[in-house]
Amino acid sequence: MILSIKDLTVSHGEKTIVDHVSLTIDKGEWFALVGQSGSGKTMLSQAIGQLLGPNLRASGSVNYQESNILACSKTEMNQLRGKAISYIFQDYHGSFTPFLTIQQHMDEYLQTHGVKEKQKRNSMAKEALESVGLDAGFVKRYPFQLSGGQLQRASIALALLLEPDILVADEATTALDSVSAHRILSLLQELQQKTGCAILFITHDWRHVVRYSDKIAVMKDGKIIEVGTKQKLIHQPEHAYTKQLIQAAPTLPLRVREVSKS
Ligand SMILES: Nc1ncnc2c1ncn2[C@@H]1O[C@H](COP(=O)(O)OP(=O)(O)OP(=O)(O)O)[C@@H](O)[C@H]1O
Repeated sequence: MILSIKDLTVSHGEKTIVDHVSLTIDKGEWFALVGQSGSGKTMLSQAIGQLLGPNLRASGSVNYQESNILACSKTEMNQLRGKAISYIFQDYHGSFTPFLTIQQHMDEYLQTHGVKEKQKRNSMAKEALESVGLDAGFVKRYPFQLSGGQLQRASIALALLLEPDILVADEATTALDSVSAHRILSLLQELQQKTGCAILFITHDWRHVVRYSDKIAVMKDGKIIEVGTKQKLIHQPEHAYTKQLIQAAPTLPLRVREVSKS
């Protein structure tokens, strides 16, 4: 097990957004989190890396290597981000500052994690770009000089630069066309197999859930209502809401949707 979440609750004033969630994610696992819009998936994933805004409060524990991430200081968090846990978002533009080159973005990350020699940082940045199928020369470019798909690849290179144990991909391909989305997810799968990282994968697209995930958790109104292996959850869902979600997924083959009716 790489991450153990216990009784995680996120609230906004009196409102409970994530409600006593407990989950475990295993090393190298592709863990899909599904549920309708507003059910709390993003808030749950952001609480894990202490990314919640100041108006939100998180309680419970998120255990990673014997320590509770929720109790970590800012300095400790800076050391964990990128190395223990990394994020890629639907809005990948947000991962970049417009006036910094790709190299400068990677430098900042590498320096925070103690890579002192400039030459080493340069070669790591180039390798990272090549690993996502981009030309190493792109390190000199500014974010606006890359296309949407190229920038999303660069954001993956940045997120995987330090080979994190957990990668959170929150609707990471929603903004891309279906061919580009498939390419990005196949790339993630390839990099996952190479680095052994676990992926917490948030999506509305059941095609991607079926194709890539090992385990699935279903979230509703801030609670996890069902967790299981892909096989179990898709072919023998127990909860009525899970069955509804599967039946309502137009991208799934009819035979899969039919099974969930029984
Ligand atoms: N910064 C915030 N402050 C207060 N409430 C918030 C904040 N961000 C989100 N919420 C609320 O928290 C609830 C859960 O939102 P969240 O973004 O986690 O849902 P989600 O399941 O990821 O939805 P989607 O699939 O549409 O991305 C929603 O009711 C939302 O309005």
